[in-house]
Amino acid sequence: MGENLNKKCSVEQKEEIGRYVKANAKISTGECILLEQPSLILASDNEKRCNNCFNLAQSYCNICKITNLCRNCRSHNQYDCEKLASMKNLDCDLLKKFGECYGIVKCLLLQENPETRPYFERMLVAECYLEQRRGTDIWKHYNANVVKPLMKCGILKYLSHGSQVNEDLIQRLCALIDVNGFEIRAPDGGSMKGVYIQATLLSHDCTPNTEIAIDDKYCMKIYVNREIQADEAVTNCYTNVLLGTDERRKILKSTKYFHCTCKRCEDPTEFESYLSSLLCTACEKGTVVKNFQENKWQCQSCQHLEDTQHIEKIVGEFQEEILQAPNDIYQLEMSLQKLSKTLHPNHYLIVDIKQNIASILRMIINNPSHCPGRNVYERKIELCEDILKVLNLILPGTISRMKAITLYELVSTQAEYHRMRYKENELNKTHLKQLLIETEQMLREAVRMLLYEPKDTPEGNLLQTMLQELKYLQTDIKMLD
Ligand SMILES: C[S@@+](CC[C@H](N)C(=O)[O-])C[C@H]1O[C@@H](n2cnc3c(N)ncnc32)[C@H](O)[C@@H]1O
Repeated sequence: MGENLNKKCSVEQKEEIGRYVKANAKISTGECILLEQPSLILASDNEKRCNNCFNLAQSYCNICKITNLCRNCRSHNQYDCEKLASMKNLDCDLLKKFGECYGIVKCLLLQENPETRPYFERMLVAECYLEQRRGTDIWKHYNANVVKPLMKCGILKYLSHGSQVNEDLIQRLCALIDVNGFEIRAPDGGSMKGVYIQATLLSHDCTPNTEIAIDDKYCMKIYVNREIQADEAVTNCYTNVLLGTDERRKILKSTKYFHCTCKRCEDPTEFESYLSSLLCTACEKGTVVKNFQENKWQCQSCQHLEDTQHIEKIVGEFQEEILQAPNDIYQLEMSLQKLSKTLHPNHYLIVDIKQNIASILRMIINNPSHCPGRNVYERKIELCEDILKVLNLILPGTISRMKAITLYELVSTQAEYHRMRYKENELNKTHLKQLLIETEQMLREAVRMLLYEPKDTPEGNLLQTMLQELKYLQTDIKMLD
């Protein structure tokens, strides 16, 4: 097993967080921390995916009869296939009926195969909160859908460690995958789970100091998004950075079993982004932020206290409204207007709607048959600027994929918009040149933030597009001399 963690890092242990990765020397922006292939790739719950190409597949391997394999693929992992095919009295129908079992079968085969056993053993020592899960709904779910069918299907008698496989071990494996699995992109854009035994050691921070990229062969690259000092923890964000504190904490508690106390979570203003804040109903000027220690929502300006339950209720209702909202620009603009009467302009639900509108506007702009008017460009520029402002506040001083993509969306729209205004004689040559030079500088910044992405990823491809656009822009600017 290749130890490919950057030599400037080591794995340490702390009472509060368990094992984590620490920097032992200064690490520069862009430096790679880890390149790792997954030990396991699993379909997400209730999905069946080909075990070779990972596209959705209902058909099975002709040899072992229980592994999903699409009609275009001929084989999957040779060891797994031969071992499963040798199990003559296996109740394949039961295993097929309870599709979630297959992930655990793969884990057990990882243990069975002498070549991969060390991966299994390392996976087994990861944190998984078995005792907290015992007797809970998730425990009952796995008991019915994984433990019972696995014990009954007859697989255990064919495994050299089969006599040690019991309810606790199977529940442990399910929990290990839940707590330590990474969400990875399937070829069709859907999601799957990947187990990366070294990458999982990074502790969480809501303002992480690394970016994670996964290429089309599922190789994970973790690189540093700002300079890290010696003795700092090397961190990853286990949840969506664009959620508010309560939502991030809720997700971390329910999926990873800890209460996050990072700097961002402890700051009621979330680094002055006000990502979870509301407008004050009393003075109508101030911003209502949550005091997390006292679990109170209070206006920073007039000190008015808002009812916590009421706030949770309206935010919940807005959340539901967004989930149900059709992907229609008119409806989304209406929801935005409605939410803006109650929520801070940077509230994460507002940012979410703005992202949805911006992506519809992108499709309109990119489709020449739509002949978008200037107002479409102006609205998209405005939205991208708003989203970027929030990203810059919550991820200060870092190179970030999200920032790069938003900046690129902004500059590509701006460049078109300036050209349009020039054609309509609203700008003269000198003015257009000046604006394109500013756009070029912003595009360079977006390029700088994507430089460390591996080639075979959507972002790596986007970098190539951006470099092309940079060339066009530079040619345009020269022609304006
Ligand atoms: C993916 S694992 C990380 C490796 C783990 N520490 C271990 O020893 O196996 C996630 C678990 O690490 C701990 N952890 C990670 N980041 C943390 C943080 N910021 N605060 C508290 N616990 C954290 C939690 O127990 C969490 O469930």
